[in-house]
Amino acid sequence: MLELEALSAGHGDFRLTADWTLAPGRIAAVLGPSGGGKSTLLDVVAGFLAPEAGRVLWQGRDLTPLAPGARPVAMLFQDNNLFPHLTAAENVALALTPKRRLTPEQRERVEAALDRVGLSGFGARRPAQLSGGQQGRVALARALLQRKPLLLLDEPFSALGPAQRGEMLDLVAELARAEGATVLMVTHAPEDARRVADAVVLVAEGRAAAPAPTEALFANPPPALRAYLG
Ligand SMILES: Nc1ncnc2c1ncn2[C@@H]1O[C@H](COP(=O)(O)OP(=O)(O)OP(=O)(O)O)[C@@H](O)[C@H]1O
Repeated sequence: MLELEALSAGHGDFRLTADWTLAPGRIAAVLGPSGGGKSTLLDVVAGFLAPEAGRVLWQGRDLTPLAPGARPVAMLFQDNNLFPHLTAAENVALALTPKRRLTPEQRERVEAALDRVGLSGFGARRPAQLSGGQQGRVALARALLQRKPLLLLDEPFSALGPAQRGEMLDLVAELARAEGATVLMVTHAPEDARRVADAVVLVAEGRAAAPAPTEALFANPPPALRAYLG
């Protein structure tokens, strides 16, 4: 279970509070107006931003004092953060080791990860030789290979067209469910939430609301969601 306990964090005058839990294995979309604090929320869970008050816990363990790399968290950003001079396979392998030379077992795991995101045979290509969607798949393979129970996505597919984005979301949901990963996914698109998310965390007016079941929330949107949907 992910637990945000009386959390308060922010930048300058901006404050975001959160006080809720998310059950393991759930996929939650993080939705709300621009500047509302969605990235701030993810940054606190990932450990890039320290809260001023409160704690972040995973399965009862306090993550708050831990550096990002020591947390059970994998993250996927919009620009994918692929290294342009490395091949797809080498980019994925960074999840396992900083060394360029892999053991046969590591090479096998990289191949398997590329296979799972539909990129078998693409391992030798550099990012520039891949489409945007394929680059997203490489980044996803790398995130999955980290085998962290919490997966944070900050608008990772917003540069893709609607069909490709839908495909990537389905792939994330399928793989996350297969791994039992718990997902927090920032998106601007309500249809993304309805497509794959069990729950929605509405972030507005300085508050990240508790995850609410997706369909029930859209069937009867609270004022903050109604304002956001327009
Ligand atoms: N590094 C920073 N320094 C100062 N203020 C910041 C910083 N990062 C974010 N902010 C401010 O914090 C608030 C929340 O920003 P945040 O990026 O979390 O919002 P968001 O909901 O992710 O927005 P968007 O949908 O536009 O990406 C905004 O008012 C923003 O200007």
